[in-house]
Amino acid sequence: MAQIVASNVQKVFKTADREVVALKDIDLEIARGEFVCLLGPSGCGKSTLLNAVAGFSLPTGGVITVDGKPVQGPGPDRGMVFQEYALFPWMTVAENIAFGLQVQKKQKAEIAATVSQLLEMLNLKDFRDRFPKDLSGGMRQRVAIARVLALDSPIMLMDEPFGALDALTRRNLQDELLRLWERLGKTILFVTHSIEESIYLADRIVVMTYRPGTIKRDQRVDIPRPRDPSGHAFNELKRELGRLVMEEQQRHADDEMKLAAVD
Ligand SMILES: Nc1ncnc2c1ncn2[C@@H]1O[C@H](COP(=O)(O)OP(=O)(O)OP(=O)(O)O)[C@@H](O)[C@H]1O
Repeated sequence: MAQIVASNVQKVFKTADREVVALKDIDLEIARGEFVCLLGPSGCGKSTLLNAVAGFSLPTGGVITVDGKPVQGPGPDRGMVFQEYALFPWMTVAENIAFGLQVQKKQKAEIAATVSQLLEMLNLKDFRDRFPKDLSGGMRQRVAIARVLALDSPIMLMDEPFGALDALTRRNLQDELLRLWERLGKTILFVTHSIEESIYLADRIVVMTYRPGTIKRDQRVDIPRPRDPSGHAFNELKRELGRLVMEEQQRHADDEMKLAAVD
C-alpha cells in the first residue's frame, strides 16, 4: 500500500476579487521510502500540495491519506524542512536539534545521545555551540535537517530547501541528503523548480501545470546513482523536462501579461 495517497485533491484560494484554483484533480501515490520531487515554475501549486500533505493547509476537495489515515493537520509522522532555515536564533546548534525532543518530553540521556548522533551524521560536531547567525547558509540548512531527523518522522517534506544556497554548497547538501535517505529509508517529498536538482535526486519527478495546478507528467528516473549531470541519459531527460516546464512558464508569463493589462 502506498504511504501517501492524494485522491482527487483540489485547492481553491478565494481572495476579495477572484478565485485561484491552485490544485485540481491531483491523484498521486507515494510508496514508503520513495524520493519524489514536485517540479514546476513558480505558482503551479507545488508548495500548496506539500502544505496539504503536511496538514498546514487542507485541501478544499478530495482527500490525502498517510498510512491510510486522512490528513487533518500536522503530525509527528511528517517533518518539514523549509527554504528559510527555521531555526531559533537564541539557541545553539545543539539546542536547536534537541528542541523537538524536549517538547516530546524525552529523557535527557536519550536527547543527548540523539543530538550527538545527528551532529556526527551531519558533520556539525565542531559547530554544536554556535548560534545560527554565526553559520553559513549551508550549515544552517544542515541544522534544519538534523532538527527534523531528530523527531524520526518516517516522512520528510522539503520545500525548496537548497534554493538559497550557492551551487557548490547545494550539490554537497544534495549528496548528503541522498546519503541520509539511503541510510535511514525515509520517504521524501521535495519541492524544487530546478530541473537538474530533481533529476539528480528523485526516483520520480511529478511535473505540475500552472493554474490550475494539475499533474502534467509523472516521470520515473531510472538513471543509476550517483547520477552524472553531464551524462547522456541525464541530459536527455533534462531536455524533455525542460520542454514541459517551459510550456508552463510561458502560461505563467501570459497570465501575468493579461493581469497587467487589466490593472
Ligand atoms: N494564501 C493564498 N491566497 C491566495 N492565493 C494563493 C495563496 N497561496 C497560494 N496562492 C496561489 O496559488 C497558486 C499556487 O501557489 P504555490 O505557492 O503553491 O505555488 P508554487 O508552485 O509553490 O510556487 P513557488 O515556487 O513560487 O513557491 C499561485 O497562483 C498562488 O498565487
